[in-house]
Amino acid sequence: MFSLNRSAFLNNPASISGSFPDKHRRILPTRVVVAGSSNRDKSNGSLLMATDESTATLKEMRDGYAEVVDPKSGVSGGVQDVYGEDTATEDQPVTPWSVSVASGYSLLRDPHHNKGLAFSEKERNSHYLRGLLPPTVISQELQVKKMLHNIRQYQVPLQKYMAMMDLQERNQKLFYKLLIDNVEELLPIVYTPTVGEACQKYGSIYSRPQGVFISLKDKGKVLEVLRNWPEKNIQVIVVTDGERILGLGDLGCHGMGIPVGKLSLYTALGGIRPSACLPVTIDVGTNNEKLLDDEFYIGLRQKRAIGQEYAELLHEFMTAVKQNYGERILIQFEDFANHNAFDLLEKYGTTHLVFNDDIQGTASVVLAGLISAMKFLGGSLADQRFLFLGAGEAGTGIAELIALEISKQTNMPLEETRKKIWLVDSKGLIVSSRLESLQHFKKPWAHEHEPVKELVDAVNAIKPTILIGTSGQGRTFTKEVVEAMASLNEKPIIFSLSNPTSQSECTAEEAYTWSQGRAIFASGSPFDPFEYGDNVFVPGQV
Ligand SMILES: O=C([O-])CC(=O)C(=O)O
Ligand SMILES: [Mg+2]
Repeated sequence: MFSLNRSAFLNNPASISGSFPDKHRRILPTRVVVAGSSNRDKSNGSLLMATDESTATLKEMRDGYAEVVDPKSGVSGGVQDVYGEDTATEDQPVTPWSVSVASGYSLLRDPHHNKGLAFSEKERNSHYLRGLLPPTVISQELQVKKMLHNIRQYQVPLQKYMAMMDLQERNQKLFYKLLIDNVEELLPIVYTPTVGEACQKYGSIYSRPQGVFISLKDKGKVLEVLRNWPEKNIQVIVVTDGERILGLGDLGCHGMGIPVGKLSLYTALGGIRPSACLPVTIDVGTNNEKLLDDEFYIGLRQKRAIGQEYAELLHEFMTAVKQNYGERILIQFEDFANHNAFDLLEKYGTTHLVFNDDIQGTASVVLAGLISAMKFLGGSLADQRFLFLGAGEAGTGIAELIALEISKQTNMPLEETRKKIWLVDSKGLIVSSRLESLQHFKKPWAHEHEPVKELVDAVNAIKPTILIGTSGQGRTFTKEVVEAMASLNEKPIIFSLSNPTSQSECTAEEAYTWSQGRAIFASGSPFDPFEYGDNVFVPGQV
């Protein structure tokens, strides 16, 4: 089974751990055992296995990373694909090359390798599973059908969410197969809107850690904390401090649902291995009184640290991440409040591979949506007038990307293209007379105009062709506002981007009804298709 230098591993198992590039990595009491041979030793439950039926050969052991190639199919998981995740959705034998994978009972409890009833007869023999499973062997296809059937029985979305999380903890291959095959149905469960409710109730539904929690208590020890996470070859981190979870505000440590959900999308939609993804929540306290009084709250019970104390913990984290995972680690900032989001992006933008999803990720998707909408509208972005409700991360991030794109398309200077874009915040239209008191990220949008307080008045004054909601405030695109857009435009473009559904500026139904079916509508959280007159409108999710 081992084709390469097997005796070296067998004789000196510690060398496997010791050869990892990270010198500080703990030497686990790992033993190299060929499952199925008399050599088997269950004493520490931590085995490197090759199976009797495994046709894999260990082609390379470089820097401690194994590349597994199946000589029959030629399928390679590639360097570091220790769990065979690159072929996770294919029905193929388990080949658990790993530094610390157990067989038998422990294998059934390892979500990376567990296949449940889909373990074949041969696998049941070679992995010591006989008797631990009922006799029937079913296909992964049937498992998917069964899970989907079960999930559809639940009426309450949060129950569906919990069933999905439970599956992720139990059988990761099946979780991703189910999600990938049923994206439209299950994305609203593992991500917005249901993930919002999950975060609100995270303390009650919490069962097992799905990522790393770093709190003020860990100051000075962040590197050690990161090293407690079992995966070493992390490529992408999604990190939040929980202060602005979707449009729901400060959910403190309960924000963990967001990095977990976002990283499920990295795998299901982006093809990144689950083991290369690390969800992180940084807990510096919360200003949410309800949570501080909630007996089931899982975070620090204190007000949020700010200023130097906050900056120091974040800096220690950013430094430790590079130390532990190298220069090329991608860090996605997610759902930080405005005041930290812009500063962190600026501070670490040149030293780390970072982006802020709410400023930059959202902007790129919305720009794509607008470019698509131009096909219905005719003309180009430069012909449009834009009005935003909400001048935070998403609003100013999208506005800036639109201005850049128009500048690129027309060769007009950025200062000029910005003038096509107007933003309304909680105090009304952003205009030059407010310049002094504006936060720095709003200043580029303070154009010459008399003050306007209400959104509907701003619509009538600016006469936008495109209205974009990034306010985090539900039902703010009122009938009056949508009707004003519809009276100004043959095809008003209306994007209600705030999440979850409860915070959406208007519903799809409202946008279509109040514009007599003329609106080009898209939203941040999904809406069902809506029948109006003879047409069925299918709203896009941006
Ligand atoms: O990307 C998304 O789903 C939107 C998002 O980050 C948010 O609402 O905070
Ligand atoms: Mg976000």
